[in-house]
Amino acid sequence: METTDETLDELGWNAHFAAQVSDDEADYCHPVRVMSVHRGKIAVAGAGSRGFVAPSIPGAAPGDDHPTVGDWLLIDGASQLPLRVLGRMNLFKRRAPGDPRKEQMIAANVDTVFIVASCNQDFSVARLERYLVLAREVGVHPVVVLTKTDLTDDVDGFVAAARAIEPGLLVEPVDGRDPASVARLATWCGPGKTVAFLGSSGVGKSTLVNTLRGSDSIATQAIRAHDGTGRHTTTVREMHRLALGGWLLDLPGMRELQLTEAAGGIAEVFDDFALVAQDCRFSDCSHGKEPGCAVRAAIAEGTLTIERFERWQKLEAAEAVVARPAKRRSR
Ligand SMILES: Nc1nc2c(ncn2[C@@H]2O[C@H](COP(=O)(O)OP(=O)(O)OP(=O)(O)O)[C@@H](O)[C@H]2O)c(=O)[nH]1
Ligand SMILES: [Zn+2]
Repeated sequence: METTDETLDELGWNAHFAAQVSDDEADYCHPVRVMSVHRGKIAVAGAGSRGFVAPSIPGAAPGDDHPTVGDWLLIDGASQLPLRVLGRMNLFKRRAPGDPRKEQMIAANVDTVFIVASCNQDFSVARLERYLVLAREVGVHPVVVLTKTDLTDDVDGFVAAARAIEPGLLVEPVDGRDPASVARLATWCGPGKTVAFLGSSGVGKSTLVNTLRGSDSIATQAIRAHDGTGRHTTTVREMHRLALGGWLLDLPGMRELQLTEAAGGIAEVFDDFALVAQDCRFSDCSHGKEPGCAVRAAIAEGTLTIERFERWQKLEAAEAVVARPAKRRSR
């Protein structure tokens, strides 16, 4: 173990995790956060020290939680072995490429997910909604970041379109290349805060990340890692330090609808529809031609829009397809 001057708070420790450690355990264990996962070992950081521990929990049954990046582990002070993974605030996972029945853990314990879209022809409310459904399903706080504000005369129009998706949704317009502009995101990137980015290719995620990391860009870091060890270690995923003191977790391969089950997320993002649908005469109303359909009535009255209705129906239909095999398996 190498000594550091890091505190648990700076690493993201909070009441959610503290509540899971008994006084007795606190006597012989200490918590560490998983900074990266390598082949055969995991890098961890705790109060005042960093080092490596074994990648598996002794005695864990197959199917038990194994640690992923961002996790908090309890380490036995005497043996230095991990005892258990502390209950997570949230977990990003996806279907394994090549085997849709398997799930892969991507990252745990993210405080804020920045959903990135650009202020140009690529902007799509439907796509933002799908990322929001994912964020709600995972249970992580979303902030929509609209990049490339320098390329439009109508930033307010883009902001208004995004805000209209959900009451109270936070939307921050930025020029991702300009540190003064990206400073709008500072609140979520300070000491102890963990963030992640979602968004389609080319919207400016890497640009934002490099601005938030300051001089310590991911490209620079890759070069340094190479120099330091003389060879590349195979890192699966890691936590990157932000200039303001927070942490960035990569979400490789997370797509809009990489959902295992999204019903809860859809119901949250489309809660206006879910609420009105409770007044449909039939509980299994498809909101098509049935008599007494409250949703069609609300659309006719103009309280709900047909465009949003169609996007909702599309997501519900996609979710039904994804969720069906999973439900059959669990029987
Ligand atoms: N004008 C302008 N260009 C930007 C801004 N943000 C990013 N770009 C440019 O947009 C292009 C794509 O940006 P990236 O940061 O690579 O996008 P990304 O989301 O990381 O894309 P992937 O790596 O494919 O997922 C680059 O040419 C950036 O220089 C911005 O705020 N304003
Ligand atoms: Zn109906």
